[in-house]
Amino acid sequence: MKIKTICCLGAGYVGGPTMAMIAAKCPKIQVTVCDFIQARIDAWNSDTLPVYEPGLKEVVESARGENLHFTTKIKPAIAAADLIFVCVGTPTKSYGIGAGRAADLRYIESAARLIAEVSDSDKIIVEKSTIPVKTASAIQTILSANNTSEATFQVLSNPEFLAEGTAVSDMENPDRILIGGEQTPEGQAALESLVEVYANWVPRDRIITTNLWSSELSKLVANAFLAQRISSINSISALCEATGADVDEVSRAIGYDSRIGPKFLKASVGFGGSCFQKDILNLVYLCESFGLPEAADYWRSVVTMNDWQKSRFVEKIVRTLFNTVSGKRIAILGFAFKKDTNDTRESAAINVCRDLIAENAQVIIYDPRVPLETIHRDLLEVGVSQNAINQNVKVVADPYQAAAGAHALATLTEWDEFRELDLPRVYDLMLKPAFFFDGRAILPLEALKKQGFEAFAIGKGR
Ligand SMILES: NC(=O)c1ccc[n+]([C@@H]2O[C@H](COP(=O)([O-])OP(=O)(O)OC[C@H]3O[C@@H](n4cnc5c(N)ncnc54)[C@H](O)[C@@H]3O)[C@@H](O)[C@H]2O)c1
Ligand SMILES: O=c1ccn([C@@H]2O[C@H](COP(=O)(O)OP(=O)(O)O[C@H]3O[C@H](CO)[C@@H](O)[C@H](O)[C@H]3O)[C@@H](O)[C@H]2O)c(=O)[nH]1
Repeated sequence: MKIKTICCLGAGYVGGPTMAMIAAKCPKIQVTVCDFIQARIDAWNSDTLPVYEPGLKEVVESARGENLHFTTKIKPAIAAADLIFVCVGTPTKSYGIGAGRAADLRYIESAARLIAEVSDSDKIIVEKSTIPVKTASAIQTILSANNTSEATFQVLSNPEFLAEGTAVSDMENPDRILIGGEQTPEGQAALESLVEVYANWVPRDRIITTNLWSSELSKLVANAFLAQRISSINSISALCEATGADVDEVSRAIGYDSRIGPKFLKASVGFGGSCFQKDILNLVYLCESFGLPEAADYWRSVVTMNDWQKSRFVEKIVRTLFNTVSGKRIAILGFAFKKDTNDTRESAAINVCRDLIAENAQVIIYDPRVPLETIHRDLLEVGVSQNAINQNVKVVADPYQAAAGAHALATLTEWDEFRELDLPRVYDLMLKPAFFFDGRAILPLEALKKQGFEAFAIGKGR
């Protein structure tokens, strides 16, 4: 089937940017992105997009109103489409069987039911959401059981590998596009239709095709391997602090080994983001479900190490500040889970602030992209009371306001602007001794010390 009309269910961090890129690269295909959240759709249709990504606005504006549309009118968009991307959320289940580990597939299921209800022509359904292996079979069952027309459905798996903050360049020049399909003539024809869409801008040798289950599983495994590297280097950061080694030097030394490679070896206060923890826990649950407890334990330890990295950072602050931060002002630089995004989901900053507030510290937070409402919402969600937020949390408009009168300062996101801080000014603004905790190891430790700070950086021995 030659694809002429695409519909996408879900206008979030994945649906919006990926569909904008497809529309920009395939001017002959009409792309409609749907969501039932009116405010989100309105934002995609406005000058202030709901997702901040470098270069995204230009891509959206190049196609919006031509062959890229954002709407809450979901049913007509499904009915008109040849191919439907499912880009809905798949959060960790918070209730019932598998709570805290398994993926909550309710949005996937309701999307499948809606597609079956509305469709009266043949459709290719593409799982772009991250899902447990074998989900395609559940979608196929729901579609067949609820099909009231002669329409046929082919389900493909096409996981998304973009990273936030670099989404546009990742989509424009992907390491690979992965597409899994059924090993039948119809399945392979559907797969070829989607290959042709991507081939508009991605070289064919970077479009990998597999069976459905390999594609679904590969997404979870890719994230598990990436997160495992961070937990591995973070475990070594603790050893570096204890021994006098420097974790950046260790990363550089081991990264020169072509079998290890240099990427994803930056020690930090802990990985965040909506994907890593969720997807590893999903893998853990799959291992448990298939009777593989040793494999489950192995992958769970990646999350355990990450939790420890966050809590030992807070402990370091409290111990260094003479065992109490009660009533002390701690400047927090960065709240997003990484630089160049306004996303805070699972950000290490949330846990660090929660734990400091539990010690009765005053946290003065600055992030260039994260607004006050998001910070308050995130802290409420992890159990900080409204009363504590009113009394212990302040959100300010620049790093110097955060530093003014602070006992300590902690960098939690690696925003470029923090590398260019006016250190003498920061030092003058703070109470003395001025404690500096570099949770991202972004500033030269020696320069901080020379300036007069009592400085600590993740993974740097004294
Ligand atoms: N965020 C990332 O960087 C990233 C990268 C790769 C993969 N993923 C995966 O992609 C999926 C989506 O992630 P996200 O970050 O875009 O989530 P998100 O929460 O930002 O967006 C999901 C959207 O889907 C909408 N939705 C739910 N059911 C719908 C329906 N039936 N019809 C229309 N809209 C519906 C929701 O209202 C929401 O706006 C997840 O499975 C995630 O694991 C995310
Ligand atoms: O060396 C590193 C690299 C990353 N991080 C942290 O790890 C987290 C995740 O970073 P990153 O992977 O760059 O961003 P995500 O947007 O979460 O992207 C991951 O998760 C997506 C959702 O599944 C996948 O599509 C991407 O391929 C995968 O990189 C962030 O908190 C980073 O600060 C480190 O601490 N050290």
